[in-house]
Amino acid sequence: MKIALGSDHGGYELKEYIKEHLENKGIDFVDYGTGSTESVDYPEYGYKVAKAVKDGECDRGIICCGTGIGISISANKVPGIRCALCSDSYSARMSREHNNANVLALGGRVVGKDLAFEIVDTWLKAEFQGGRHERRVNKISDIEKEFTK
Ligand SMILES: O=C[C@H](O)[C@H](O)[C@H](O)COP(=O)(O)O
Repeated sequence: MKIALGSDHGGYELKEYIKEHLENKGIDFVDYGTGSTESVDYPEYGYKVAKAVKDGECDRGIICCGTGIGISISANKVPGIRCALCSDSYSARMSREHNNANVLALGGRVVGKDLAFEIVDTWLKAEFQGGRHERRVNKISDIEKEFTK
């Protein structure tokens, strides 16, 4: 599995920790920036990661900004992207099992490093359950289709 990583300055430090964490676990990733704590605009990085997942360059994405809110909203504008902003492991697992989330967003100013690692590990391990959840996820796609005609 290859992970697309991205953040703004508010999520930069957490992204770097997550990079190291993925490296230690032998998980492949591509870092789409940003590359420092210098102030940047989160939509650019949410877009880059979402596009990498959408285009199949990466299997899933993990993105961080200060709260995780702005970058998740941005990623969710890309059709086919289901980005879940999570601050706990239960939501992270559910976002995979029920919502088939293909991007995880975290707030660098919200969750600490250890909790973030727990959330990331849970999210990477969990699988979509399909069944009734597939019908609901398909209805999300239907909403997208209505506005991308
Ligand atoms: O949702 C937006 C993110 O939390 C940003 O990281 C945040 O707005 C950046 O704020 P500032 O420019 O004050 O560092």
